[in-house]
Amino acid sequence: MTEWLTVAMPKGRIFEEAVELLRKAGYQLPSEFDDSRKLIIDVPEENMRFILAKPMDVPTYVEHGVADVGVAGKDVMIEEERTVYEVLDLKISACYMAVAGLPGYEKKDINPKVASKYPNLATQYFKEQGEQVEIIKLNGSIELAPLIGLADRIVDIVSTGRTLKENGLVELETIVPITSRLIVNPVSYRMQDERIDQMVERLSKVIEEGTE
Ligand SMILES: Nc1ncnc2c1ncn2[C@@H]1O[C@H](COP(=O)(O)OP(=O)(O)OP(=O)(O)O)[C@@H](O)[C@H]1O
Ligand SMILES: O=P(O)(O)OC[C@H]1O[C@H](OP(=O)(O)OP(=O)(O)O)[C@H](O)[C@@H]1O
Repeated sequence: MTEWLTVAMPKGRIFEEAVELLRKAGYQLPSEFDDSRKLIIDVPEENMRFILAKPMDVPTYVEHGVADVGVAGKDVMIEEERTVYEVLDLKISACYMAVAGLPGYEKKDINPKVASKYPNLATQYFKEQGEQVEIIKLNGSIELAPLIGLADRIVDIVSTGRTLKENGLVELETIVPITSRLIVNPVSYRMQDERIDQMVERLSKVIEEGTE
């Protein structure tokens, strides 16, 4: 009998696109995926169980082995630094990480402050740039910080650029492009290598077709 494969899916923005990709790859996902508050969805026809987690938590479930595979944004992978394999760029939910601030911003030497939902990523970036900054961790509405004087700059995701524009902020530096990735627990990869390789192959084919 084929073993069950547990997949950690990020709720929110990425979910719909990830479900669409899996369906195109031939996985028969029931209508519960389109309209449900369930956090665990079993698909016995595929011998698969899906768990629906907060995007930032997906690598944690995969690292601990309670999910064999998962879908996570590159932003989350950089921020969380979990011990998991990143096996495929799914090329969905594309956006990028940037530094932004008020127009005309000039670097301050004394006590520069940067607000972000991604303190590790931001710390890593400014270290690479050789700039010492104080990182202030926020959980959302990051664009508010420079407007209200909490920080001079922010490190945040930009997609359409609308949030920056509507709040009178400008992009100062681009840090890294972001897409969602398929990630795998190292032990699961040893135990279910054929199954996971097949999943990667099926998804790769759909991604290639989409970029042709
Ligand atoms: N404009 C965007 N803003 C934020 N994340 C985006 C955007 N576009 C794509 N993404 C991707 O979606 C993921 C975040 O999804 P979502 O916004 O649903 O979750 P979240 O912000 O972590 O959740 P919550 O707002 O409930 O805390 C990111 O990790 C990133 O990879
Ligand atoms: O370039 P845009 O298309 O405007 O998208 C970028 C915005 O979207 C995200 O915020 P989200 O909507 O997740 O709200 P949050 O501030 O509560 O995280 C992100 O943090 C930016 O604020």
